[in-house]
Amino acid sequence: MSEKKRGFLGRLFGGKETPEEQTEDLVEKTGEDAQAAEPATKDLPDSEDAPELSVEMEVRPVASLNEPIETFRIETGPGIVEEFSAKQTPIPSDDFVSTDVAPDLEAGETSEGGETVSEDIQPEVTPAEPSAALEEPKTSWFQRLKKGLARSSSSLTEGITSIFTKRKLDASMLEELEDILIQADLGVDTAMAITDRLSDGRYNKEISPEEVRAILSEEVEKVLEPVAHPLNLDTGKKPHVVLMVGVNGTGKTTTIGKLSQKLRSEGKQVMLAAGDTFRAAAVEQLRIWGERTGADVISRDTGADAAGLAFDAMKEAREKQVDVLLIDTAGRLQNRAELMDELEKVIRVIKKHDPDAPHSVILTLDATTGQNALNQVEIFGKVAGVTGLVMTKLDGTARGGILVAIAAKHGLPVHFIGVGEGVEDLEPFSAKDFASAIAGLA
Ligand SMILES: Nc1nc2c(ncn2[C@@H]2O[C@H](COP(=O)(O)OP(=O)(O)OP(=O)(O)O)[C@@H](O)[C@H]2O)c(=O)[nH]1
Repeated sequence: MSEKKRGFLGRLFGGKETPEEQTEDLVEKTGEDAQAAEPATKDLPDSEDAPELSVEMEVRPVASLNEPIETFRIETGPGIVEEFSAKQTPIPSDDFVSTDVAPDLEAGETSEGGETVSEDIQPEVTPAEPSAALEEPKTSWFQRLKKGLARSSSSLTEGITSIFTKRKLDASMLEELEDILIQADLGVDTAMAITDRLSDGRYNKEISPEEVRAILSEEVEKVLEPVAHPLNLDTGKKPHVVLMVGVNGTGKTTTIGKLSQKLRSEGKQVMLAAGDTFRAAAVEQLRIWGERTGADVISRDTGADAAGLAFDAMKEAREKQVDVLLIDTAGRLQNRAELMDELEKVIRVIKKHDPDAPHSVILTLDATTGQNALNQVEIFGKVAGVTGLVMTKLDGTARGGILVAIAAKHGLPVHFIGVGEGVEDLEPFSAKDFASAIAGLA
């Protein structure tokens, strides 16, 4: 066994060598770890492909008010950056606990003294006019996907090249490869399927890095193909209700904005419900996405009851016969029981209007959280009945392989993946494209 690359069993039983290796190991992070990993300041990527619409946020304490102001900047046009700010409601504990939770509502009731509180509801919507950049993307989706997955793919392909250059295949090489595949979060089963296939009839023969990458791509595609499902909207439902759930900062609001853009460009009437009533900036962020994409937005004051807002949004959307209602929710750690209870309540209240709703419950997963994403799928799946996944931030991590492990373990549909903050950086998920991109194939 080489000093640097030990096999999987070696890593399991041989202890940890470096702090870096410890974080890469197959140890589930706690929810708190996952939260800590989320930076307080969310900066724009330093990329030459600047997104058309980008949001930059920071939370600043204001000494005089002793109350944090959350500011965020949105690029509203070429070279035009506008700054918005919103006060945050003081937080009673270290986590969000709604203190203003209305009792479960009965059908026909409105949540706040019979009055529907909504903003920016337009009686009619006209199809959104996509910007020039949307009509003519600078690069194809596959090129953006490849660029986004570059970190994940280079950690794999560099490792493969270093093992398989001018050497005849032996057991130690397979062990080293298995190690690299597991470190890339592909999961033990997929790693073993790849090494098994490689070993088949090839011992003592030279095998090129290109051949290994082709096998990697084929095996990854096999795992992903069964989960690559588009988001099917039931056009018979007015509205088709999509509830967006997930851990803090995983990209729920941004994904709703990107989805709204897609649906509006198909001529659908869309309503957005700012159910993240905890974070003032999230409400403002959604309002801007609504304005930009030509979607109605229903919102409440910060700190209002999220279930009440969902109830009113359902009522409004049914009255207006909109095609799709996209409901945002506050980010919550999957191990916080009271927050998961609140999510259950939001769903119960939605069902008072339509027992089949929400018709889609989409969980956003931040690819950078690695193994913890597996746990998020499990818990949100149980509590909220997740029907599909969107994996975001595949551009910011070398751990994009986690999508393969999630597909192998949970088999939930993957509708979209996000490889950037721009509106054009979300596309329907294709198993073949993802597999080719992560294996570094052209
Ligand atoms: N690089 C990159 N950033 C993304 C992607 N999707 C979302 N983001 C960024 O991630 C940050 C958090 O996104 P939000 O949409 O606010 O996340 P959220 O889940 O609504 O957050 P909470 O309301 O706090 O739970 C923002 O800065 C987004 O621009 C992506 O695919 N790639």
